[in-house]
Amino acid sequence: MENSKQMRTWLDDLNLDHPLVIAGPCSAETEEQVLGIAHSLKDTDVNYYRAGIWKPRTRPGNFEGVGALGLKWLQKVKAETGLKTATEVANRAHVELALEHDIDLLWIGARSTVSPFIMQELADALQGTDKIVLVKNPVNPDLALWLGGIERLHTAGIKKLGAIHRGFSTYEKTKYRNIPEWQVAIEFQNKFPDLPLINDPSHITGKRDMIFDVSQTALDLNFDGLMIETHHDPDNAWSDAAQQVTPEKLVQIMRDLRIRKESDPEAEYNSELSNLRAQIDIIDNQLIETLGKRMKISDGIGALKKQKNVAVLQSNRWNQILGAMILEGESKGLSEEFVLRMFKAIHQESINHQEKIVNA
Ligand SMILES: O=C(O)C(=O)C[C@]1(C(=O)O)C=C[C@@H](O)C=C1
Repeated sequence: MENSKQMRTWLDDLNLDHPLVIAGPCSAETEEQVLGIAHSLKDTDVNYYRAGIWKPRTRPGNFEGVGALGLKWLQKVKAETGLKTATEVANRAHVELALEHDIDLLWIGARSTVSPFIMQELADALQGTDKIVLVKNPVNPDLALWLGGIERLHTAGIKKLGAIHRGFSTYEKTKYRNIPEWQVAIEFQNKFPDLPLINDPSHITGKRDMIFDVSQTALDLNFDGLMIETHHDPDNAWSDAAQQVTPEKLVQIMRDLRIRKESDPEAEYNSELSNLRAQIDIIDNQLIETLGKRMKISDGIGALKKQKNVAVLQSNRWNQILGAMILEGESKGLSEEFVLRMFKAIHQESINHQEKIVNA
């Protein structure tokens, strides 16, 4: 699969003057709930009305969705409000039912994207459809697996494709439900700049208070749209209560978000930007030079350790460096998270250098 300008035709054809917005409840619960929320979203920036019909839950015994009945409610939404509709599909039967009920946009969830078997089954079932199909990232930060899933759909002749970034699972507890690992989304855009990319701040944050900030970051990183779970009574939602916002809150989020352009033609801006970028180029070169020098010293330590038969990993020294650098970084406005990541990478490279020397 190669990037092509045609990949974004379906999005361009919508002629939006704002990012694409997909909103609606995590789960369809009752007909009244589905229609009520839809009517509140009717005259807003929302383009597609979402509702989960089949809900993949971590553990059995929780509410697993209303099933095909909910598709009829979505059809009513379209008839009554004119909103286009969207739901998640996870197997061939879901796809057939969703297409029968004329759902406009189908998305594939993170737990399906991890399995090439499921992705192939979905691609076969969707073959030739002119509906929009969006693929959420797999639960693990594996760009190749994500793109591989999209490629299966592309090969099946599906033209209106896109991706949803919903963050990645971690064992560690963080402030996010699924850590964004923005770098993966940036790499995605580098490889496929014309494949529409939507952000899902609801699943990244897991908390409604953080949705605005994550949405703003996504727009600052040139995402094409947002998928935000919206419910009349979020606290009493049957699934994902903590991360849903009310329709009023959604409208306010859309109003407050700043949409920035990718560039500006003004000469003064461009000259100042070139000047600052030249300074960054110099510093980046210095960083590489300094890191190269550090590795040469590490090689020296490796040679010394080889002579005396001493282990490469020296945890005490390593922890001492980390502690000192976190403090130093803080005084220069660098976050602890960044300093940790950077020094862990430097340490690993240093160990790789020494491993080569001691085992030569
Ligand atoms: O101080 C050492 O013994 C080193 O080998 C250097 C170094 C480092 O790169 O800073 C590398 C490996 C050790 O685990 C600790 C520190």
